[in-house]
Amino acid sequence: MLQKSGFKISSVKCLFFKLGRAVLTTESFELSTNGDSRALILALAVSKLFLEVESSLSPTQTMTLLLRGVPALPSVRSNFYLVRPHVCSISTSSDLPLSSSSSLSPKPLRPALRDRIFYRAPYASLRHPFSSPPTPRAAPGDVLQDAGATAAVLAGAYAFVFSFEYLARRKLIQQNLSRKLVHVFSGLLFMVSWPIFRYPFALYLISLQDSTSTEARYFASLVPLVNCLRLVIHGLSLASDEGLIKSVTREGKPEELLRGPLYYVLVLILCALVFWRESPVGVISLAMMCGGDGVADIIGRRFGSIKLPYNQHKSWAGSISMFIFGFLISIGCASNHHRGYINGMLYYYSIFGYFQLDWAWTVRKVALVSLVATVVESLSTTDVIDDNISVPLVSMAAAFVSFGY
Ligand SMILES: C/C(=C\COP(=O)(O)O)CCC[C@H](C)CCC[C@H](C)CCCC(C)C
Ligand SMILES: Nc1ccn([C@@H]2O[C@H](COP(=O)(O)OP(=O)(O)O)[C@@H](O)[C@H]2O)c(=O)n1
Repeated sequence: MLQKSGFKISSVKCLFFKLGRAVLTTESFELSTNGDSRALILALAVSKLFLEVESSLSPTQTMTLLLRGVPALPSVRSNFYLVRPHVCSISTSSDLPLSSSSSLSPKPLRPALRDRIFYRAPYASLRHPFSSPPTPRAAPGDVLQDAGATAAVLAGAYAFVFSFEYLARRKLIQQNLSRKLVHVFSGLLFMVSWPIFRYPFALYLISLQDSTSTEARYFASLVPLVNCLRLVIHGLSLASDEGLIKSVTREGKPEELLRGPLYYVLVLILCALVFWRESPVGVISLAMMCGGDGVADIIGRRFGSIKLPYNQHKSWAGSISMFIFGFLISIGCASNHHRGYINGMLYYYSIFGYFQLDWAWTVRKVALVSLVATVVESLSTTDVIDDNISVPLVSMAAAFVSFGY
Protein backbone atom coordinates (compact mmCIF):
# COMPACT_ATOMS: atom_id res chain seq x y z
CA MET A 1 0.00 0.00 0.00
CA LEU A 2 1.33 3.46 -0.82
CA GLN A 3 2.75 5.46 2.04
CA LYS A 4 1.28 8.96 2.30
CA SER A 5 1.94 11.57 4.96
CA GLY A 6 3.45 8.96 7.20
CA PHE A 7 0.21 6.99 7.43
CA LYS A 8 -0.31 3.68 5.74
CA ILE A 9 -3.70 3.84 4.12
CA SER A 10 -4.39 0.22 4.83
CA SER A 11 -3.54 0.64 8.51
CA VAL A 12 -5.74 3.73 8.73
CA LYS A 13 -8.49 1.85 6.99
CA CYS A 14 -8.09 -1.19 9.21
CA LEU A 15 -8.07 0.99 12.29
CA PHE A 16 -11.18 2.71 11.02
CA PHE A 17 -12.83 -0.63 10.59
CA LYS A 18 -11.97 -1.50 14.18
CA LEU A 19 -13.42 1.77 15.39
CA GLY A 20 -16.44 1.77 13.25
CA ARG A 21 -17.41 1.50 9.60
CA ALA A 22 -15.21 3.35 7.21
CA VAL A 23 -15.07 3.30 3.49
CA LEU A 24 -11.93 4.77 2.04
CA THR A 25 -12.35 4.87 -1.71
CA THR A 26 -10.81 6.76 -4.56
CA GLU A 27 -13.81 9.05 -4.53
CA SER A 28 -14.38 9.65 -0.88
CA PHE A 29 -13.45 9.09 2.68
CA GLU A 30 -16.39 8.03 4.74
CA LEU A 31 -15.75 7.43 8.40
CA SER A 32 -18.72 6.27 10.41
CA THR A 33 -17.85 5.54 14.01
CA ASN A 34 -19.63 5.38 17.28
CA GLY A 35 -18.15 8.70 18.29
CA ASP A 36 -15.20 6.89 19.85
CA SER A 37 -12.68 9.51 20.89
CA ARG A 38 -9.95 7.56 19.14
CA ALA A 39 -11.90 8.15 15.92
CA LEU A 40 -11.16 11.82 16.33
CA ILE A 41 -7.46 11.08 16.25
CA LEU A 42 -7.93 9.06 13.11
CA ALA A 43 -10.16 11.73 11.63
CA LEU A 44 -7.36 14.22 12.19
CA ALA A 45 -4.99 11.78 10.54
CA VAL A 46 -7.35 11.40 7.61
CA SER A 47 -7.86 15.13 7.46
CA LYS A 48 -4.11 15.72 7.14
CA LEU A 49 -4.00 12.99 4.55
CA PHE A 50 -7.02 14.49 2.85
CA LEU A 51 -5.43 17.92 2.60
CA GLU A 52 -2.41 16.33 0.99
CA VAL A 53 -4.64 14.56 -1.49
CA GLU A 54 -6.85 17.57 -2.01
CA SER A 55 -3.88 19.73 -2.95
CA SER A 56 -2.95 17.21 -5.64
CA LEU A 57 -6.37 17.31 -7.30
CA SER A 58 -6.79 19.09 -10.60
CA PRO A 59 -9.30 22.00 -10.61
CA THR A 60 -11.90 19.77 -12.22
CA GLN A 61 -11.61 17.03 -9.64
CA THR A 62 -13.48 16.92 -6.40
CA MET A 63 -13.08 14.78 -3.38
CA THR A 64 -15.42 13.95 -0.61
CA LEU A 65 -14.88 13.57 3.06
CA LEU A 66 -17.76 12.41 5.13
CA LEU A 67 -17.19 12.04 8.85
CA ARG A 68 -20.12 10.34 10.43
CA GLY A 69 -20.00 9.93 14.16
CA VAL A 70 -16.99 12.19 14.53
CA PRO A 71 -17.65 15.35 16.54
CA ALA A 72 -17.06 18.39 14.33
CA LEU A 73 -14.93 19.99 16.97
CA PRO A 74 -12.79 23.05 16.22
CA SER A 75 -9.67 20.86 16.12
CA VAL A 76 -11.18 18.83 13.29
CA ARG A 77 -12.66 21.85 11.58
CA SER A 78 -9.40 23.76 11.65
CA ASN A 79 -7.74 21.03 9.64
CA PHE A 80 -10.14 21.64 6.85
CA TYR A 81 -10.30 25.40 7.00
CA LEU A 82 -7.94 25.75 4.04
CA VAL A 83 -9.94 23.41 1.87
CA ARG A 84 -11.33 24.99 -1.26
CA PRO A 85 -15.07 24.55 -0.76
CA HIS A 86 -15.73 24.20 -4.47
CA VAL A 87 -13.27 21.32 -4.59
CA CYS A 88 -13.95 19.55 -1.39
CA SER A 89 -17.34 19.10 0.14
CA ILE A 90 -17.16 17.94 3.68
CA SER A 91 -20.07 17.13 5.84
CA THR A 92 -20.77 15.48 9.10
CA SER A 93 -23.83 13.57 9.90
CA SER A 94 -26.57 15.84 11.20
CA ASP A 95 -27.89 13.17 13.47
CA LEU A 96 -25.12 13.65 16.02
CA PRO A 97 -24.88 15.88 19.13
CA LEU A 98 -22.70 18.31 17.28
CA SER A 99 -21.83 21.94 17.74
CA SER A 100 -24.30 24.32 16.11
CA SER A 101 -22.40 24.49 12.86
CA SER A 102 -21.95 21.00 11.62
CA SER A 103 -20.43 22.19 8.41
CA LEU A 104 -16.69 21.90 8.28
CA SER A 105 -16.14 24.15 5.35
CA PRO A 106 -15.21 27.81 5.82
CA LYS A 107 -18.66 28.91 4.75
CA PRO A 108 -21.72 26.90 5.75
CA LEU A 109 -22.88 24.77 2.85
CA ARG A 110 -26.37 25.45 1.53
CA PRO A 111 -28.72 23.56 3.89
CA ALA A 112 -29.76 21.32 1.03
CA LEU A 113 -26.17 20.31 0.50
CA ARG A 114 -24.98 20.05 4.07
CA ASP A 115 -25.57 16.38 4.48
CA ARG A 116 -25.25 15.29 0.89
CA ILE A 117 -22.49 12.90 0.15
CA PHE A 118 -21.05 14.38 -2.95
CA TYR A 119 -19.65 12.04 -5.42
CA ARG A 120 -16.96 12.81 -7.83
CA ALA A 121 -17.90 11.79 -11.30
CA PRO A 122 -14.71 9.84 -11.80
CA TYR A 123 -13.68 9.64 -15.37
CA ALA A 124 -11.36 7.54 -17.45
CA SER A 125 -8.28 9.68 -16.81
CA LEU A 126 -8.90 9.61 -13.09
CA ARG A 127 -5.63 9.51 -11.19
CA HIS A 128 -5.70 7.32 -8.14
CA PRO A 129 -5.46 10.08 -5.49
CA PHE A 130 -2.82 8.17 -3.56
CA SER A 131 -0.60 7.41 -6.50
CA SER A 132 1.88 9.96 -7.75
CA PRO A 133 2.03 8.63 -11.35
CA PRO A 134 -1.13 8.51 -13.46
CA THR A 135 -3.01 5.21 -13.39
CA PRO A 136 -0.77 2.66 -15.09
CA ARG A 137 -1.80 1.39 -18.52
CA ALA A 138 -3.45 -2.02 -18.60
CA ALA A 139 -1.08 -4.81 -17.77
CA PRO A 140 -1.21 -7.93 -19.95
CA GLY A 141 -3.06 -9.77 -17.19
CA ASP A 142 -5.73 -7.07 -17.15
CA VAL A 143 -6.23 -7.34 -20.90
CA LEU A 144 -6.55 -11.10 -20.63
CA GLN A 145 -9.04 -10.65 -17.82
CA ASP A 146 -11.13 -8.25 -19.86
CA ALA A 147 -10.96 -10.49 -22.91
CA GLY A 148 -12.11 -13.38 -20.76
CA ALA A 149 -14.91 -11.29 -19.30
CA THR A 150 -16.02 -10.31 -22.82
CA ALA A 151 -16.06 -13.94 -23.94
CA ALA A 152 -17.99 -14.99 -20.84
CA VAL A 153 -20.63 -12.26 -21.19
CA LEU A 154 -20.95 -12.95 -24.93
CA ALA A 155 -21.55 -16.61 -24.18
CA GLY A 156 -24.05 -15.57 -21.52
CA ALA A 157 -25.83 -13.33 -24.00
CA TYR A 158 -26.06 -16.08 -26.59
CA ALA A 159 -27.25 -18.62 -24.02
CA PHE A 160 -29.75 -16.14 -22.61
CA VAL A 161 -31.34 -15.35 -25.96
CA PHE A 162 -31.13 -19.00 -27.06
CA SER A 163 -33.08 -20.09 -23.96
CA PHE A 164 -35.93 -17.78 -24.93
CA GLU A 165 -35.65 -18.95 -28.53
CA TYR A 166 -36.12 -22.49 -27.23
CA LEU A 167 -39.11 -21.58 -25.05
CA ALA A 168 -40.77 -19.61 -27.84
CA ARG A 169 -40.11 -22.27 -30.47
CA ARG A 170 -41.56 -24.98 -28.19
CA LYS A 171 -44.48 -22.60 -27.55
CA LEU A 172 -43.73 -22.81 -23.84
CA ILE A 173 -43.88 -19.02 -23.78
CA GLN A 174 -45.75 -16.54 -25.97
CA GLN A 175 -43.55 -14.85 -28.53
CA ASN A 176 -44.45 -11.38 -27.25
CA LEU A 177 -43.67 -12.31 -23.64
CA SER A 178 -40.38 -13.84 -24.76
CA ARG A 179 -39.44 -10.62 -26.53
CA LYS A 180 -40.32 -8.52 -23.52
CA LEU A 181 -38.43 -10.70 -21.05
CA VAL A 182 -35.38 -10.52 -23.30
CA HIS A 183 -35.98 -6.77 -23.43
CA VAL A 184 -36.16 -6.48 -19.63
CA PHE A 185 -33.33 -8.77 -18.61
CA SER A 186 -30.63 -8.70 -21.29
CA GLY A 187 -29.72 -5.04 -20.74
CA LEU A 188 -29.93 -5.33 -16.95
CA LEU A 189 -27.79 -8.46 -16.90
CA PHE A 190 -25.33 -6.72 -19.15
CA MET A 191 -25.07 -3.91 -16.58
CA VAL A 192 -24.72 -6.43 -13.76
CA SER A 193 -21.70 -7.89 -15.58
CA TRP A 194 -19.79 -4.59 -15.81
CA PRO A 195 -17.83 -4.95 -12.56
CA ILE A 196 -16.15 -8.13 -13.77
CA PHE A 197 -14.28 -6.08 -16.33
CA ARG A 198 -10.95 -5.07 -14.72
CA TYR A 199 -10.42 -4.74 -10.96
CA PRO A 200 -12.99 -7.09 -9.58
CA PHE A 201 -14.51 -6.15 -6.27
CA ALA A 202 -12.16 -8.26 -4.17
CA LEU A 203 -9.07 -6.79 -5.77
CA TYR A 204 -10.61 -3.34 -5.51
CA LEU A 205 -11.21 -3.71 -1.77
CA ILE A 206 -7.76 -5.07 -1.07
CA SER A 207 -5.72 -2.75 -3.15
CA LEU A 208 -7.99 0.27 -3.55
CA GLN A 209 -7.31 -0.04 -7.23
CA ASP A 210 -8.82 2.62 -9.39
CA SER A 211 -12.15 1.12 -10.34
CA THR A 212 -12.73 3.33 -13.32
CA SER A 213 -10.45 1.70 -15.88
CA THR A 214 -10.69 3.00 -19.38
CA GLU A 215 -10.06 -0.03 -21.52
CA ALA A 216 -12.64 -2.12 -19.69
CA ARG A 217 -15.54 -0.23 -21.25
CA TYR A 218 -14.33 -1.05 -24.73
CA PHE A 219 -14.13 -4.73 -23.96
CA ALA A 220 -17.59 -4.64 -22.39
CA SER A 221 -19.01 -2.75 -25.40
CA LEU A 222 -17.91 -5.58 -27.68
CA VAL A 223 -20.79 -7.64 -26.30
CA PRO A 224 -23.63 -5.42 -27.58
CA LEU A 225 -21.56 -4.68 -30.69
CA VAL A 226 -21.41 -8.36 -31.63
CA ASN A 227 -25.16 -8.63 -30.99
CA CYS A 228 -25.66 -5.51 -33.09
CA LEU A 229 -23.88 -7.17 -36.01
CA ARG A 230 -25.93 -10.31 -35.44
CA LEU A 231 -29.16 -8.34 -35.61
CA VAL A 232 -28.06 -6.52 -38.78
CA ILE A 233 -26.96 -9.70 -40.55
CA HIS A 234 -30.19 -11.51 -39.76
CA GLY A 235 -32.31 -8.37 -40.17
CA LEU A 236 -30.99 -8.00 -43.71
CA SER A 237 -31.58 -11.75 -44.21
CA LEU A 238 -27.92 -12.24 -45.03
CA ALA A 239 -28.22 -15.27 -42.84
CA SER A 240 -31.16 -16.99 -41.20
CA ASP A 241 -31.69 -17.57 -37.49
CA GLU A 242 -35.33 -18.46 -36.94
CA GLY A 243 -34.83 -18.83 -33.22
CA LEU A 244 -33.42 -15.32 -32.83
CA ILE A 245 -36.26 -13.87 -34.92
CA LYS A 246 -38.87 -15.76 -32.90
CA SER A 247 -37.47 -14.65 -29.56
CA VAL A 248 -37.08 -10.93 -30.20
CA THR A 249 -39.65 -9.90 -32.84
CA ARG A 250 -43.38 -9.22 -32.67
CA GLU A 251 -44.44 -10.86 -35.92
CA GLY A 252 -41.49 -13.07 -36.81
CA LYS A 253 -40.26 -10.87 -39.67
CA PRO A 254 -36.46 -10.58 -40.01
CA GLU A 255 -36.63 -6.84 -40.78
CA GLU A 256 -38.10 -6.25 -37.32
CA LEU A 257 -34.61 -6.96 -35.93
CA LEU A 258 -33.47 -3.67 -37.50
CA ARG A 259 -35.84 -1.62 -35.35
CA GLY A 260 -36.50 -2.11 -31.60
CA PRO A 261 -33.82 -4.74 -30.97
CA LEU A 262 -31.17 -2.86 -32.96
CA TYR A 263 -31.92 0.46 -31.27
CA TYR A 264 -31.80 -1.34 -27.94
CA VAL A 265 -28.29 -2.74 -28.38
CA LEU A 266 -27.08 0.59 -29.83
CA VAL A 267 -28.21 2.27 -26.60
CA LEU A 268 -26.32 -0.37 -24.61
CA ILE A 269 -23.17 0.46 -26.57
CA LEU A 270 -23.73 4.20 -26.04
CA CYS A 271 -24.19 3.85 -22.27
CA ALA A 272 -21.23 1.51 -21.89
CA LEU A 273 -18.90 3.79 -23.84
CA VAL A 274 -20.08 7.21 -22.65
CA PHE A 275 -21.21 6.65 -19.06
CA TRP A 276 -19.87 3.19 -18.18
CA ARG A 277 -19.87 2.45 -14.46
CA GLU A 278 -18.57 5.90 -13.63
CA SER A 279 -21.80 7.82 -13.81
CA PRO A 280 -25.35 7.21 -12.55
CA VAL A 281 -26.69 8.58 -15.86
CA GLY A 282 -26.06 5.44 -17.89
CA VAL A 283 -27.26 3.12 -15.16
CA ILE A 284 -30.53 5.03 -14.69
CA SER A 285 -31.14 5.34 -18.46
CA LEU A 286 -30.76 1.60 -19.01
CA ALA A 287 -32.95 0.86 -15.99
CA MET A 288 -35.68 2.98 -17.61
CA MET A 289 -35.28 1.42 -21.06
CA CYS A 290 -34.93 -2.19 -19.92
CA GLY A 291 -36.85 -2.36 -16.67
CA GLY A 292 -39.38 0.44 -17.03
CA ASP A 293 -40.34 0.22 -20.70
CA GLY A 294 -40.12 -3.57 -20.75
CA VAL A 295 -42.42 -4.06 -17.77
CA ALA A 296 -44.83 -1.37 -19.01
CA ASP A 297 -45.53 -3.53 -22.04
CA ILE A 298 -46.01 -6.73 -20.03
CA ILE A 299 -48.29 -5.12 -17.44
CA GLY A 300 -50.03 -2.84 -19.93
CA ARG A 301 -50.97 -5.64 -22.31
CA ARG A 302 -52.36 -7.73 -19.51
CA PHE A 303 -53.98 -5.21 -17.19
CA GLY A 304 -54.21 -2.06 -19.31
CA SER A 305 -57.97 -1.79 -19.75
CA ILE A 306 -58.11 1.86 -18.65
CA LYS A 307 -56.41 3.80 -21.40
CA LEU A 308 -54.63 7.13 -21.06
CA PRO A 309 -56.83 10.09 -22.03
CA TYR A 310 -54.27 11.34 -24.54
CA ASN A 311 -53.17 8.01 -25.97
CA GLN A 312 -55.60 5.16 -26.48
CA HIS A 313 -52.73 2.76 -27.21
CA LYS A 314 -51.27 3.16 -23.73
CA SER A 315 -52.82 2.54 -20.31
CA TRP A 316 -52.56 3.77 -16.76
CA ALA A 317 -51.47 0.30 -15.64
CA GLY A 318 -48.66 0.27 -18.16
CA SER A 319 -47.46 3.77 -17.36
CA ILE A 320 -47.66 3.37 -13.61
CA SER A 321 -45.66 0.13 -13.84
CA MET A 322 -43.13 1.89 -16.04
CA PHE A 323 -42.63 4.52 -13.34
CA ILE A 324 -42.48 2.03 -10.48
CA PHE A 325 -40.15 -0.48 -12.11
CA GLY A 326 -37.94 2.15 -13.67
CA PHE A 327 -37.52 3.65 -10.19
CA LEU A 328 -37.10 0.38 -8.30
CA ILE A 329 -34.58 -1.08 -10.74
CA SER A 330 -32.60 2.16 -10.63
CA ILE A 331 -32.46 2.64 -6.89
CA GLY A 332 -34.29 -0.14 -5.13
CA CYS A 333 -36.98 -0.03 -2.50
CA ALA A 334 -35.65 2.06 0.36
CA SER A 335 -34.24 5.50 0.66
CA ASN A 336 -31.80 5.38 3.52
CA HIS A 337 -29.01 2.89 3.66
CA HIS A 338 -28.80 3.39 7.42
CA ARG A 339 -32.20 2.05 8.15
CA GLY A 340 -33.83 0.63 5.08
CA TYR A 341 -32.02 -1.32 2.44
CA ILE A 342 -31.37 -0.51 -1.15
CA ASN A 343 -31.07 -3.13 -3.82
CA GLY A 344 -31.21 -1.31 -7.11
CA MET A 345 -28.56 -0.86 -9.75
CA LEU A 346 -27.24 2.40 -8.26
CA TYR A 347 -26.64 0.74 -4.92
CA TYR A 348 -25.07 -2.25 -6.67
CA TYR A 349 -22.54 0.11 -8.23
CA SER A 350 -21.99 2.05 -5.03
CA ILE A 351 -21.03 -1.20 -3.29
CA PHE A 352 -18.10 -1.39 -5.72
CA GLY A 353 -17.22 2.20 -4.88
CA TYR A 354 -17.87 3.52 -8.37
CA PHE A 355 -19.88 6.39 -6.94
CA GLN A 356 -21.18 7.44 -3.57
CA LEU A 357 -24.60 9.04 -3.50
CA ASP A 358 -26.72 10.83 -0.98
CA TRP A 359 -29.55 8.34 -1.14
CA ALA A 360 -32.28 10.62 0.24
CA TRP A 361 -31.41 13.15 -2.43
CA THR A 362 -30.92 10.48 -5.09
CA VAL A 363 -34.35 8.97 -4.47
CA ARG A 364 -35.95 12.28 -5.39
CA LYS A 365 -33.84 12.70 -8.49
CA VAL A 366 -34.44 9.15 -9.74
CA ALA A 367 -38.17 9.56 -9.15
CA LEU A 368 -38.06 12.68 -11.31
CA VAL A 369 -36.16 10.89 -14.09
CA SER A 370 -38.59 7.99 -13.89
CA LEU A 371 -41.54 10.37 -14.19
CA VAL A 372 -40.05 12.08 -17.23
CA ALA A 373 -39.32 8.74 -18.90
CA THR A 374 -42.82 7.49 -18.13
CA VAL A 375 -44.47 10.53 -19.67
CA VAL A 376 -42.33 10.26 -22.81
CA GLU A 377 -43.07 6.55 -23.15
CA SER A 378 -46.79 7.20 -22.84
CA LEU A 379 -46.85 9.68 -25.73
CA SER A 380 -48.00 8.60 -29.16
CA THR A 381 -44.73 9.94 -30.55
CA THR A 382 -43.36 6.49 -29.84
CA ASP A 383 -45.19 5.48 -33.04
CA VAL A 384 -42.76 7.78 -34.87
CA ILE A 385 -39.64 7.46 -32.69
CA ASP A 386 -39.12 4.01 -31.24
CA ASP A 387 -39.28 4.12 -27.46
CA ASN A 388 -35.97 2.26 -27.34
CA ILE A 389 -34.57 5.56 -28.55
CA SER A 390 -36.85 8.15 -26.93
CA VAL A 391 -36.99 6.63 -23.44
CA PRO A 392 -33.23 6.18 -22.86
CA LEU A 393 -32.26 9.47 -24.51
CA VAL A 394 -34.78 11.47 -22.47
CA SER A 395 -33.71 9.58 -19.35
CA MET A 396 -30.07 10.44 -20.08
CA ALA A 397 -30.96 14.12 -20.45
CA ALA A 398 -33.02 14.18 -17.25
CA ALA A 399 -30.40 12.23 -15.29
CA PHE A 400 -27.61 14.45 -16.61
CA VAL A 401 -29.49 17.57 -15.47
CA SER A 402 -30.04 15.96 -12.07
CA PHE A 403 -26.70 14.29 -11.45
CA GLY A 404 -24.28 15.91 -13.82
CA TYR A 405 -21.99 13.48 -15.63
C1 LIG B 1 -35.92 -7.86 -27.61
C2 LIG B 1 -35.11 -6.66 -27.47
C3 LIG B 1 -35.54 -5.46 -27.86
C4 LIG B 1 -36.90 -5.26 -28.45
O1 LIG B 1 -37.41 -4.07 -27.93
P1 LIG B 1 -38.96 -3.74 -28.21
O2 LIG B 1 -39.13 -3.74 -29.70
O3 LIG B 1 -39.71 -4.82 -27.55
O4 LIG B 1 -39.18 -2.41 -27.58
C5 LIG B 1 -33.72 -6.82 -26.91
C6 LIG B 1 -32.77 -7.49 -27.91
C7 LIG B 1 -31.60 -8.08 -27.15
C8 LIG B 1 -30.50 -8.61 -28.06
C9 LIG B 1 -31.02 -9.58 -29.08
C10 LIG B 1 -29.44 -9.30 -27.21
C11 LIG B 1 -28.70 -8.26 -26.33
C12 LIG B 1 -27.70 -8.98 -25.43
C13 LIG B 1 -26.93 -7.97 -24.58
C14 LIG B 1 -26.13 -7.02 -25.41
C15 LIG B 1 -25.97 -8.68 -23.63
C16 LIG B 1 -26.70 -9.48 -22.56
C17 LIG B 1 -25.69 -10.17 -21.65
C18 LIG B 1 -26.31 -10.89 -20.47
C19 LIG B 1 -25.27 -11.65 -19.72
C20 LIG B 1 -27.48 -11.76 -20.87
N1 LIG C 1 -47.53 2.67 -20.97
C1 LIG C 1 -47.90 1.57 -21.64
C2 LIG C 1 -47.02 0.87 -22.47
C3 LIG C 1 -47.45 -0.27 -23.13
N2 LIG C 1 -48.73 -0.70 -22.96
C4 LIG C 1 -49.22 -1.92 -23.64
O1 LIG C 1 -48.14 -2.62 -24.23
C5 LIG C 1 -48.31 -2.67 -25.66
C6 LIG C 1 -46.96 -2.52 -26.31
O2 LIG C 1 -46.42 -1.28 -25.91
P1 LIG C 1 -45.31 -0.60 -26.84
O3 LIG C 1 -45.92 -0.27 -28.15
O4 LIG C 1 -44.67 0.50 -26.06
O5 LIG C 1 -44.32 -1.84 -27.03
P2 LIG C 1 -42.78 -1.68 -27.31
O6 LIG C 1 -42.62 -0.60 -28.34
O7 LIG C 1 -42.15 -1.29 -25.97
O8 LIG C 1 -42.37 -3.03 -27.77
C7 LIG C 1 -49.24 -1.51 -25.97
O9 LIG C 1 -49.94 -1.74 -27.20
C8 LIG C 1 -50.17 -1.54 -24.77
O10 LIG C 1 -51.14 -2.55 -24.93
C9 LIG C 1 -49.60 -0.02 -22.12
O11 LIG C 1 -50.75 -0.41 -21.98
N3 LIG C 1 -49.17 1.12 -21.47
